[in-house]
Amino acid sequence: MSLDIWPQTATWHGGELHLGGIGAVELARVYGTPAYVLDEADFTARARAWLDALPDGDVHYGGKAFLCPEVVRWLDRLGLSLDVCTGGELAVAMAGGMPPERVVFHGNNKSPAELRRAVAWGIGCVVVDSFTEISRLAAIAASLGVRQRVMIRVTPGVDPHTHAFIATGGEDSKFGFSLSAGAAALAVERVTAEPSLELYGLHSHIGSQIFELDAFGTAAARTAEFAAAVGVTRLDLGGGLGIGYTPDDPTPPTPAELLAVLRKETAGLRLAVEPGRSIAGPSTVALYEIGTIKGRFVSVNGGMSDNPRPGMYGAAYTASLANRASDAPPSPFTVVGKHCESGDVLVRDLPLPGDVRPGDLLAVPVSGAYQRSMASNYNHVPRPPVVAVRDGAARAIVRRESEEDLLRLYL
Ligand SMILES: Cc1ncc(COP(=O)(O)O)c(C=O)c1O
Ligand SMILES: N[C@@H](CCCC[NH3+])C(=O)O
Repeated sequence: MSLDIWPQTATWHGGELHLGGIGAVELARVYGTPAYVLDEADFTARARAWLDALPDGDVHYGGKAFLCPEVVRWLDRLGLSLDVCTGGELAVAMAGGMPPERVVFHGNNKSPAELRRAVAWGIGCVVVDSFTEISRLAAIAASLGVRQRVMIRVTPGVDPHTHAFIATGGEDSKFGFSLSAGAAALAVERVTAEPSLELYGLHSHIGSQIFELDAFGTAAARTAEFAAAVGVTRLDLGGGLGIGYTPDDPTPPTPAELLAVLRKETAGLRLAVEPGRSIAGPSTVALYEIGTIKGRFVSVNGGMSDNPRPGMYGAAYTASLANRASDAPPSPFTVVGKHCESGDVLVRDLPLPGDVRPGDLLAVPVSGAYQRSMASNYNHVPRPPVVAVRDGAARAIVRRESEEDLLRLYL
């Protein structure tokens, strides 16, 4: 059976896609295209599935997947915590009113200014990632008269079989302290020697878009073994659960299935996890308008600036006509963007009705993670809005960028 990759509330009426009870034609008319349409019920259900899978632990949403103040408010209400990894993400957490004690700060090169802001705000935990950072953070916490909770990011030496660019748990990684080379043990010594730091737990994150539960299990077992050796009782085992992007992808494991594997290796320890993609990714559909058709090339009014993933990772997507039904026999098309690069391809070999024409709407599912958050202004293309839909109502939670927004930067 093929994988259902559309958000929970997606329905089709006479060939028109409806999300959250609103038709694609109406969404395009009101908000324009391209636009990311976020199914709030789908996002919320996926976040709840993680909370249900870990009732006695903490779920930190990985904000890098997609973050804005409204999403921060949803997370707060649902009872999730939040993982941020830059001063910018920290600023969004603050703007959304996240309680500071439920925010965890990651990153391999946090600046002194970022650390100071986080500690002064009362952030719950800083995940330290280098010896430089341990001393830097200790000095900052001491100067603010704070005893800062920290987790130590360890590198468990696991190959998660994902794209090399998004694997982080191997020995040759810029992230973390190696367990096998002894750096993690030294980091524990350094942290415990600092009176302004409290060793709160250990963190590991082996990468993203991972389907193999064994890789998560091995990383958890190695981290738990080290935790026992150094007397730590809390583990944050990161994010990384994979999702399907096309109907041909394998069915991903559920949060409950992943947690069963993690728990088996970590008896007696309090766990946290950091899902990003698996909550945000499937919740959102990118809506484009077709502008030109030339041979097999269907050009839409966005492209690599709103979805860099095909170009960066060779990611495969699918798309469907979203505004009408057609009986025309399908033929394979290549969906391309409007940017000045031949590599600006969104979907390859996509069967679309042979009568596809300019003005048609094209919907790309699974567009909620690492798309708006990695969108650029390449070719001075303003970034699309994010429109949340729920129970027949729609509202922009991120507005469309304008050319004035772009020009405002120039002196
Ligand atoms: C430390 C950390 N936590 C959580 C995540 C979220 O991962 P994902 O979106 O794959 O669930 C990432 C990104 O890979 C990460 O680097
Ligand atoms: N940007 C990557 C994921 C990065 C994970 C962040 N730690 C992707 O789109 O797949």
